[in-house]
Amino acid sequence: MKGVLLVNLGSPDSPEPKDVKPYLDEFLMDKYVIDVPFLLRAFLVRGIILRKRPEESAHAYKKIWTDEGSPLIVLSERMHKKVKPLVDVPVALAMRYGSMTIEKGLQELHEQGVTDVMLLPLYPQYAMASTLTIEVLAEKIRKKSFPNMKLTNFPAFYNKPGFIRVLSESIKKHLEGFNYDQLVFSYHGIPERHIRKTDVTKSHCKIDGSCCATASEAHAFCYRHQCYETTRLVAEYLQLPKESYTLTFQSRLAGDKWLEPYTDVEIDNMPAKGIKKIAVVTPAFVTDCLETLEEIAMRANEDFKENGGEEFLAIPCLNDDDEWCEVVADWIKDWVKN
Ligand SMILES: C=CC1=C(C)c2cc3[nH]c(cc4nc(cc5[nH]c(cc1n2)c(C)c5CCC(=O)O)C(CCC(=O)O)=C4C)c(C)c3C=C
Ligand SMILES: [Fe+2]
Ligand SMILES: [Fe+2]
Repeated sequence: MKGVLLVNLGSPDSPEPKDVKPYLDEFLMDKYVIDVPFLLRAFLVRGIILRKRPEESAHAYKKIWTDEGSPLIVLSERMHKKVKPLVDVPVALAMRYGSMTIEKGLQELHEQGVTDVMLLPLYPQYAMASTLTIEVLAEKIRKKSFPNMKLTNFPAFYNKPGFIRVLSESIKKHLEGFNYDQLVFSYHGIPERHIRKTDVTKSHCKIDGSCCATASEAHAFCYRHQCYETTRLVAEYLQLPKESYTLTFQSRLAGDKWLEPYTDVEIDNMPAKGIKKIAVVTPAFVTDCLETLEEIAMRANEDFKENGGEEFLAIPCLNDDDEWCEVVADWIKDWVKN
């Protein structure tokens, strides 16, 4: 029997440093996230980053935490609950990090008699630090605990018509009546190095992004190309004039050079250029989380206004939007038919 495992990133069990620290340790010790040899990774993560970060992140998580828990988990669960009755096969939900493990998700499907699983990472654009790490871990668990199970990876959906339509319609709805100067498409960043590592041709991807409009098989695994494509397709759908929107990358960690331009730098500089009213959409996330609710809707908003900005609109993620759930259900139905 066929079944589906939806996988999102995960959150700590609580917004307290005692829970944030082990969560960040699991996340940042992942070799697909901090992609350096083990000893150097352990030194960087445990010797440097985890000395102060758990306190800082816990403080940020406390600002967005709800009575039901972490927004990322609660909203993913709501979406899961809505998708389930729309399809005829079992659907489970898991997280790459934290206590809702992929192992538990596969076990749940196994107990329902599922032998053929489609893995659906809830990330529109492919990245080593998001999609690949889920695929690798799920395969490792399958081999060890469910050797007779078949696993199929659902490809990144950055350009799928259903995704572009519901994302565009959601942006349109939220922008109604808001006379903005600039619409910012802010994507989660990654270190530039990751772009080179996932280039299957080993020669296509250039560090300045000049490669991204030239067709290449590298683009099936190029995060930056896929971010550009999502933006281009949404802009086309909404018929946005070229000068009315911009693409940026957020959430960088100190140290490496990450994809540019940086969201915080761009937004802080906008008021001085006469851009006083902005809307920000975050299409690398389908679920609201720390990076959208705290970093964008709170921090970027405050910084923009401190720099002379007047109006700031943070557009929510698709979350458990009915039409989005129907799109996901349609993808599942198509896979079940084939
Ligand atoms: C959109 C997909 C994501 C990619 C690609 C990604 C890469 C990436 N992230 C970090 C470091 C951190 N990310 C953090 C939070 C976080 N990241 C994503 C998604 C992607 N990350 C989400 C959905 C979230 C929110 C989680 C939540 O509970 O709401 C954090 C933790 C919080 C913090 O301290 O800021 C870190 C750290 C790296 C290093 C990286 C690529 C190399
Ligand atoms: Fe992240
Ligand atoms: Fe490219």
